Amino acid sequence: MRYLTAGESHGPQLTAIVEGVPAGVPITAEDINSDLARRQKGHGRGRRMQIEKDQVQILSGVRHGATLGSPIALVVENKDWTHWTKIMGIEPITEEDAKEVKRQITRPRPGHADLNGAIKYGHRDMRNVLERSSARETTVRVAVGAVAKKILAELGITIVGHVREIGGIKAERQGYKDLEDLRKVTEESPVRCYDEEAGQKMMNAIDSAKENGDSIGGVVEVIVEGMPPGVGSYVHYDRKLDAKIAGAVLSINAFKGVEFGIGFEAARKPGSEVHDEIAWSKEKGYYRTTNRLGGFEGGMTTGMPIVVKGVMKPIPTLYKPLQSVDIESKEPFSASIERSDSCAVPAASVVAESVVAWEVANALIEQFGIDRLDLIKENVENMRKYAREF
Ligand SMILES: Cc1cc2nc3c(=O)[nH]c(=O)nc-3n(C[C@H](O)[C@H](O)[C@H](O)COP(=O)(O)O)c2cc1C
Ligand SMILES: C=C(O[C@@H]1CC(C(=O)O)=C[C@@H](OP(=O)(O)O)[C@H]1O)C(=O)O
Repeated sequence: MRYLTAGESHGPQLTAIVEGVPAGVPITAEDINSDLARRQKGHGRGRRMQIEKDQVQILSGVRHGATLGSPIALVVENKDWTHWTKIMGIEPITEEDAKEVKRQITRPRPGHADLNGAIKYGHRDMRNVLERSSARETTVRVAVGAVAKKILAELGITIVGHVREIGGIKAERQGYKDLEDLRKVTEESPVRCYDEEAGQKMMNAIDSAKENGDSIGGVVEVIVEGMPPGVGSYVHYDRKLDAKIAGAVLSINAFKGVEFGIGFEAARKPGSEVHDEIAWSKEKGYYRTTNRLGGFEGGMTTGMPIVVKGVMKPIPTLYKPLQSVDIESKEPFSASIERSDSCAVPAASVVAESVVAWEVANALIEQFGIDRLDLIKENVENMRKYAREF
């Protein structure tokens, strides 16, 4: 499967074309809309989220609630667009408007794509960069992920993204029974965190960062349960599933690090405290007595839950801006202030869930079939049975 997204943050709409989704996957706009709504929530979001009410239109590839096998076109409108028609320059403008509209953004924000993007494309107006580098694009990536999650659900695979840490405040691991419970509890939390006490502290930290004109980042975690073993590859570098997931997580705006299982801690421990011992039982087949490697050995799934964490840096746009240089005058200035989120880690945990769902679904389809969900289901079930008895 593959997909492409298009759309500017303040343009009329965001679009995704998704290709290679097998026929027979049940999907409705409501399935996608519930994930779009999850991405819009979260303590620390800015005013833009009060304007948008993200809803998908499925324009092709689906009939009567099931995929056809043909390309799926997904569209999400930007409600804010109506306030930006002149600035975005699609409509003709009056002479009177021209001065205001032509006002260029010439003060790059440290930490955003403004300066590098402007140099790359030769844009003197950095709006030409920020419109597309904005994480508004993650809206349609979540829509695409919702399609992938429908495939996973059909194959008996569950996935949940949630928040482990914000501004140095960590959620403890206890506090949920299983993934269903984790999903339920985190949906009710304004920071998508299962640890209520830590969640409250996270909210306070977000509020005080906002009051100080600052921003904070954090750590999100995605857990995938129900994968058969042996999905991915030890043969080809570009088919290693852990590497693909890592790349997908790092592709989310503001993500700077990824770890599986105990991750970087592995560098500080002996092998006997890192590798997971192998056991076998009639019901489970082969399993690991621990899951410190987070569900991967040799670029392939072990059958244990995939546990991947991603680090999100603080949002670059600060109401108390950092020093920068005006690209016209070359004089030092405080960077431009755009309306902004002060923390988007909760929203980003939904984006992470979506991009991981895509990579996992894609790997399953590559390995177990291409065109028809019913055949893929059969193949995955056979693999599970084979692996149990192997
Ligand atoms: C859900 C989400 C919301 C974001 N909101 C903002 C924002 O309001 N203001 C901002 O400056 N950056 C925001 N970012 C981060 C920037 O998009 C990101 O830092 C920028 O694209 C530069 O890319 P890089 O940080 O990966 O280098 C957000 C990121 C995500 C995932
Ligand atoms: C619009 C979204 O996030 C945006 C991501 C973003 C950025 O620079 O990444 C900047 C802000 O855009 P605006 O200036 O229009 O308020 C955020 O609101 C969204 O998540 O849907």
